[in-house]
Parts: sequence; structure tokens; C-alpha cells
Amino acid sequence: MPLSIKNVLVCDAVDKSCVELLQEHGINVTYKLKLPVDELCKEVKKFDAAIVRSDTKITAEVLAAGAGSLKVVGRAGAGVDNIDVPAATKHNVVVLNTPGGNSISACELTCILIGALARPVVPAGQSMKEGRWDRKLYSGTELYGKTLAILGLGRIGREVAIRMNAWGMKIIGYDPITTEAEAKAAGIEKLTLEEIWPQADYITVHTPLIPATRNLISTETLAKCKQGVKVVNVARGGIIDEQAILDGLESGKVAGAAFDVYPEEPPKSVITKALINHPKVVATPHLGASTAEAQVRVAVEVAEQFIALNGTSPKYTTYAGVINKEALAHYQ
Ligand SMILES: O=C(O)[C@H](O)COP(=O)(O)O
Repeated sequence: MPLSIKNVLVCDAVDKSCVELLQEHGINVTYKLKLPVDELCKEVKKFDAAIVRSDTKITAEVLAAGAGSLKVVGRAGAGVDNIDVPAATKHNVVVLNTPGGNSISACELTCILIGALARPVVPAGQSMKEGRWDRKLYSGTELYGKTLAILGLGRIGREVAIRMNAWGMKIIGYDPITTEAEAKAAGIEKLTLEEIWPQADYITVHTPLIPATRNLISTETLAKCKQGVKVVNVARGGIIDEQAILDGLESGKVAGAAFDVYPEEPPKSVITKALINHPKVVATPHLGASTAEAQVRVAVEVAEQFIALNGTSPKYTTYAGVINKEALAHYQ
């Protein structure tokens, strides 16, 4: 049975370049953002495909509701943790993402947050808006000569290494798959986690959230770190144990933390809110991929893969972001 995508439901704020490209190829697009789950279940029955970012959750319930009509879910971004991939496979729904489209933006936000932990630009800027001139309060530290540990040496981790190397930081890193030679090519000395903890002045995480990475930075691992370590999470909420960071900030073990992602988004828990409000924390609302360039890139990449799946244009032939090849096999 050929895979034919004629009607697409866009569920999150995806750049219009996606819609334009799909429409140029005869595919109808409907925008329905932030639908409550019951309405989403009703809507998916009417479409061949849906496009999401991280806001809309494509759960087993949604996929069961769309069974028989929904054939593809496109993720305009990297993480597919908001899509129940096993349930999608069960219902022959192809899940695809745009793996590299927003890496540079996520990397750049990480570097900016590392900088914001070294130099208190966020509170100093706020003090100016409040009419104060407190030069002594907002002194910082140099990044030059400090050691940055990168946990997870995929696309984003390696790009962070290249940039922070240029600032004179020593870069060490851990990844179970990346080879020493690949790490070295990005200026990273690959070490074991046990070697990393006592050396790092800054730690930034760039892994997916999986059982092996949940609470990778915890009370136990922080105990092995330097006094005054600083941590950054632009990857996924849950990789860093928020309570451990709050405790570390109080004891002085942790000198600063920057978070762009949270276990629940938008955050509701008392712990996350305490963290966001802590004076030594810089918090942003999941902005890693929120740049004009990244959003155009991921939007176009999703559309190109949909057109490639339809097989209607010789110009678009790759759908390399397909996650569940088993579901794709159903249509080939
Ligand atoms: O997984 C991703 O691609 C990033 O976390 C970005 O998510 P977003 O598309 O919801 O901004």
C-alpha cells in the first residue's frame, strides 16, 4: 500500500515555510494549535499526517484514535519523547524527526548560558532596569582556563566544545558511543565519568532523557565534583536532579545553574519553581531551538521528508529522519 499524504494537521507553532512547501506539492495543511487531548483525538481521524514540536503529546490514546487514517507524525525538531513511538509503530504510523536542524541553535544557547553563569548579566541587567548602579555586586569570573565537561558528545555537545575551546576553556567529555578520535577532532579529551566529576568547573549535558541518563547529575555525583561547580541543562528535564541542585546551591557545592528544560513543561512543581526563582539560577522557557534559522530549517526538513515519502517530486528523495523503519516497511 503506497504512502500518500494529502492532508496534514499542524499542531504546534511550526514555521510557515513548511506549509508553503507542502502546499506547493499539492498537500493541504490545517493549523490547529494547542488542542486539548479530546479534540486532538477527534481531529487526527481526519488527517493523513500531523506535525508537532515538543508541546503536543502524541500519546497512545491519540494514535489509537487516529488508527486507520493517520499515517505519519513529523517532529519539527530532534526529541521524539513527546511521541509514543512503540504505539505509533503498532498502528503503522511513521514517526520522523529533523535530527540536525536545530543543533547549532541549541549549542549557541548552551554557550550563552555558560557565559551567563560566569558573568551575571541577567541580574545586573535587571538591576539597571530597576534604576540601580551596583558595579560591585555583579563581578564575575573568566571562562578562560576553566574546565568544561560535556556529557553527551553528539552533534550539539561537539559544537559546544568547538565554541568554548575558542574561549580558552579546557574541554573534557563523556559519551558511551563517540570514539576518542571523534572527540579529539572536536577538541575534547574523552574521559570516564569518574575522571570527569572532580575536574569540571562547568558541566553541560547533551544526552536524551533515558533511564541511563535520568539524574545523571545527582546528590551522589555532585559529591564527587569540585566545590562551586556550575551546571547547564539545555537537553531534557530530569537529566539533572533539581532537588540536588537546590541543595547544592544552598550548601555552596553548586555556584550556579542554568536550565532551559524541565521535567514538566510548563513547570508546575514546587521544586522546579524554587529552582527558577533561586538567585544563582538562570532559567529560560525551552528556547534551545527557538531561533528564526532553526525553525525554518526544521520546518523545511519535515516538509521535504513528507514530499519524499509521497514520491511525487524527484527533487526530494530522502526521509532520513524516520525513527521507526518497521512502520515505514508497511507502506513499501
Ligand atoms: O528536541 C528538540 O528538538 C528541542 O528540544 C526543541 O524543541 P521545540 O521544537 O519544542 O522547541
